[in-house]
Amino acid sequence: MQPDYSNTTSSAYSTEHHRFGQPSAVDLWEVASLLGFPAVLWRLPNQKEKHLIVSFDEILPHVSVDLDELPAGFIISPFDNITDGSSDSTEVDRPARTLFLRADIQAVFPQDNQAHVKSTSGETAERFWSFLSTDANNSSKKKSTHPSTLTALPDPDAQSRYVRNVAKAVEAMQRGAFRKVVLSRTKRVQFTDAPNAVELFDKLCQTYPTAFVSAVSIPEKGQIWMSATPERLVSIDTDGIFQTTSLAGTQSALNPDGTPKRPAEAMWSQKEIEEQALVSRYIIECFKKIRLREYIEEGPKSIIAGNLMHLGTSFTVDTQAVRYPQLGTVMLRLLHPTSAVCGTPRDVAFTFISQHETHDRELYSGFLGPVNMNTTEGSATDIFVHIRCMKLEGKLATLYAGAGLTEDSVPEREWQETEMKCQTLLQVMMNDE
Ligand SMILES: C=C(O[C@H]1C=CC=C(C(=O)O)[C@@H]1O)C(=O)O
Repeated sequence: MQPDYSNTTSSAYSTEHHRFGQPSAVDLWEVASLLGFPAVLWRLPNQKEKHLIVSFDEILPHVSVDLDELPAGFIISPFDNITDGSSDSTEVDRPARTLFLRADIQAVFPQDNQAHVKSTSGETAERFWSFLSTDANNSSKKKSTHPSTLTALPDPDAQSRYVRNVAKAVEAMQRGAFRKVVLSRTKRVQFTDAPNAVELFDKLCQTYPTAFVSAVSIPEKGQIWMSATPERLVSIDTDGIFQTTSLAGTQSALNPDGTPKRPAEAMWSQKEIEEQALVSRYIIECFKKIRLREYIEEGPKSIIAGNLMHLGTSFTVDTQAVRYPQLGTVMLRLLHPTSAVCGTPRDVAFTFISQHETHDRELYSGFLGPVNMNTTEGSATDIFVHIRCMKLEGKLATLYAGAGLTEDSVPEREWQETEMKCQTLLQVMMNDE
């Protein structure tokens, strides 16, 4: 059952907070965290505007993703959230696992203009805004006074464990058990002081202008998840244009001499071409399941993702032209987890991952993004695959990275690939020191 959001219509918003002036993202984030409210900051690819939501649900509701039902907010789902895509399965078969941050406070920060802030009214909102008025003077000046240093926590067996698992996967694929699997690993680093999530978020936005950058604070778990992901899972724009992408195959975006590679000249091996084609094939199979043929496929082409380059294909559908308004919800349920984070066939790869990875992926390789956000042109949804991410728990950061394996994988090279993927966030955190 979906939680009741009847109190969250836009008419419930008040402008009362204007009494307290223009709050900054830092003010709103800090007050949310002091009061134990979940909050999220995000910036869409190739955009300047930053967005923030504070939810007054101290314990976040679990929802089954129905984009037609959910009010404006932000969803974040764990990897382990497989549905069969059919609408007749019950919640007992398919417990809702996606966390929903309702937009009780919603702020947009255009680059050079004043912030636009909306808030629901009521007792909790009143408490939030009065707290902000007393705390704002302090919190906005709360800047880290001395740089925090970063130390990698030793895990001497990590590489051999990973390489052994890759070798097992390759052996299973060579005897035909499955065609592709994505095996992941973690890397833990410790800060001397808990890092400032808003400062880190801003740095990620600057460093990765084409990524979807986010910071999600979940106080009930004591976690902040941060990411700069290049992979769009499902988006529906204000004109009803649906988009998804298949991303796979990885190489450094730099030449050995440190100069940037030209995407059009990047060379890809047969293994990488096949690895990415399997993701595209998976998406096309999802379209086939719903008998949808009217999609536009563009690619594959080389795509820069920060320090890395991938092969990417985009798929676009005009949901109005095909009269399929629920396409976003249907495809999201069918697509997750794609072959970019799980494998082919999906269920066999999922079982292999469950049996061989020794860490819980939690929210890594799930999906996240704003849903039904009202803009001047209409409502839009932008959901991304949660990769190039880390979990912050106070001073401890756990980075997650995976590599797509086929029967042609070389275990040591796959380890190196996960190291490069960890660098996406590490590089930015190290510059912070
Ligand atoms: C699973 C991850 O990346 C996926 C997306 C692009 C390229 C990938 C690869 O080359 O293996 C992965 O499929 C990750 O970054 O943890």
